[in-house]
Amino acid sequence: MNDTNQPPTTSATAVDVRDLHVRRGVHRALENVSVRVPRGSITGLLGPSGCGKSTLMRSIVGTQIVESGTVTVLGLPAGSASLRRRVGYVTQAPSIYPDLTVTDNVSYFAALYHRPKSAVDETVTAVGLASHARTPAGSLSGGQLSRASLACALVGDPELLVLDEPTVGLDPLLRAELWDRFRALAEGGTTLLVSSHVMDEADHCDELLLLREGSLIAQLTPDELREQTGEPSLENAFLRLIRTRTGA
Ligand SMILES: Nc1ncnc2c1ncn2[C@@H]1O[C@H](COP(=O)(O)OP(=O)(O)OP(=O)(O)O)[C@@H](O)[C@H]1O
Repeated sequence: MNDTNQPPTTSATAVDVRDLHVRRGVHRALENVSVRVPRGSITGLLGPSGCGKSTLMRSIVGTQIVESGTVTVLGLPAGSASLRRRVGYVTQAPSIYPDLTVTDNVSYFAALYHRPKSAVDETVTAVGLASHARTPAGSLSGGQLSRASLACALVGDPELLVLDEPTVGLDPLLRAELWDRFRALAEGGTTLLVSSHVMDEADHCDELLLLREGSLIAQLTPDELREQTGEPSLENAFLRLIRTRTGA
């Protein structure tokens, strides 16, 4: 054991966060958070709006100033230059070029990551945008835009994919297809960290990180959450867990 009373990081660990404190403005956004994300798995980051999900993701991809604690990603300090090509990050605000078509946006990222043209077409199809491949990104709907942004991250074939609410605004069929895609990626060895504030997505995940008001309430599997609370519905299980842990 080390001085944080946690086992050492192993190569099976993609992300190792220890004793993380983050302040944003006057808010304490994260308070003493320690989590371990296993490689080749889907980890869901769940909790109510404002609980700190995006802040934890930003800390992991290295864009957040942290007050104290350590964040290790694929064995390196978060934000290390050599992680840039190994980590994909999709924020809630799509960051793509509005004047370029979907294909040209994805091709740009494919070129950065030395990926073949076939990967571009395959990725555009995978996010359900084949029929909009030649549409300028500026003319897409909100849901299409976020899928185009997702394609830009997917095409690089990163080892770690950090996705901030990737299924918001998508219809049920497309959501199901995307979760199938995420599962296929995890089975191929990619690590996915996916945030959501809707608990019905939690069943797609191998493990859940439950956050509330900047604190980690629990790290467990969906079945463990049901067993610990006796609630078949994950939504109710989360509420019960919060009430038990906080005495609310
Ligand atoms: N730019 C900012 N400046 C100051 N405080 C911020 C800033 N961004 C977020 N916060 C605060 O930090 C806390 C955590 O915010 P964060 O965006 O991480 O939550 P979240 O769980 O991702 O929320 P949501 O589900 O609504 O996206 C909140 O109290 C929020 O008000």
